[in-house]
Amino acid sequence: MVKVVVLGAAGGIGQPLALLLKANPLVTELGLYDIVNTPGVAADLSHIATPAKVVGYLPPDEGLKKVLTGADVVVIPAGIPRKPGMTRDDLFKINAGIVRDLATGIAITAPKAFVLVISNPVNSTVPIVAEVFKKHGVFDPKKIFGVTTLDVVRASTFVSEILGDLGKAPSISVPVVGGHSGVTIVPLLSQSTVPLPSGFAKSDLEALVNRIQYGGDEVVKAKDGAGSATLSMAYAGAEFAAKVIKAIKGEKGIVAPTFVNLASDKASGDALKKEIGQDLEYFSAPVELGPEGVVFINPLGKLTDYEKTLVQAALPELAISIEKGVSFIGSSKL
Ligand SMILES: NC(=O)C1=CN([C@@H]2O[C@H](COP(=O)(O)OP(=O)(O)OC[C@H]3O[C@@H](n4cnc5c(N)ncnc54)[C@H](O)[C@@H]3O)[C@@H](O)[C@H]2O)C=CC1
Ligand SMILES: O=C([O-])CC(=O)C(=O)O
Repeated sequence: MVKVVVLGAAGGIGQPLALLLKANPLVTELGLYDIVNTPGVAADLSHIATPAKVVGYLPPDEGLKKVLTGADVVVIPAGIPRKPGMTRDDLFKINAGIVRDLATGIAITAPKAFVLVISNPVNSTVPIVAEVFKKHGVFDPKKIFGVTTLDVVRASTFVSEILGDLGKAPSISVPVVGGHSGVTIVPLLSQSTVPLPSGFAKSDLEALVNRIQYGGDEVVKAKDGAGSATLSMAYAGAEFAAKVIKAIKGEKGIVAPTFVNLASDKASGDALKKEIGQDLEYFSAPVELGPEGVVFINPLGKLTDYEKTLVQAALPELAISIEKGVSFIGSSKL
């Protein structure tokens, strides 16, 4: 039995994500919560002939408490998206409070659930969830995750485009490490499972890295004021959630990219801090998952000189964004 809850389930990401989770045969209950429209979304999805029982709640009558009761996995895509000209950090003002309040509900009602944070800015919202859990005395660093899967999905797609064969996209895997915003997104293309063409020019490599780092902006620009990536994010979020669910059910060898607290596995977290040369509290990397959460954080491994400069360039912004999330809760009355 696996109950998955989506907070922000009526939104641009929430609805297609809920659809993909309803289609996952391992999900036995799907709880939907938003400040609007969840009864309708739940009624619609509930007609699909898959195992998950679907329930939808709104804030009145303790909807958050009801939806979270018995949750194994909670996915959070609640919050506002970017418009052209905005950075993800510009969303902090509104989304930090939304994520804090939802995290408070999880800490009270489902403190042992795996929490998958999609709401931006991820580099700050993940520390916000962790700090709320600490204040409630229920913090387990192994179970709080920033969803960075979309960066990895984009890297696979863009590499396959360069190879002129989209059919290869599903088999291409590129580790993307660091965080989820601009320069903090660091693709390690030298470790792609399918290499780039031999003689790939440095300028082309830089353009590819830039496209992966700013893939979100590409969609924000194309949507022209109507929001940011929703469908590709739902796909990526469902892929990450599916791995988490398999790990919970005891499948071995599940590895997924995600932004985690480096105390979640002390030995591998400390080794990663050594590799990057900084005592950061959070970083994204491919992480091995088990029934209790993080088992092992993979090392960055062998990097090119260019990749080393990209990692170093990510660190200052990451440190600032993490601290911003931590101090927001430090100063919040919960
Ligand atoms: N991690 C990632 O890779 C990505 C993250 N995002 C982020 O995901 C978030 C959501 O994006 P969209 O779905 O496009 O936005 P949206 O505006 O379409 O949907 C957000 C939903 O959250 C709901 N909401 C607002 N406050 C709430 C609360 N207190 N409790 C429950 N629900 C609440 C809204 O009613 C709305 O239905 C944004 O912050 C966006 O930046 C978007 C794409 C990729
Ligand atoms: O760009 C945005 O604001 C949404 C996002 O995180 C992404 O698409 O990677």
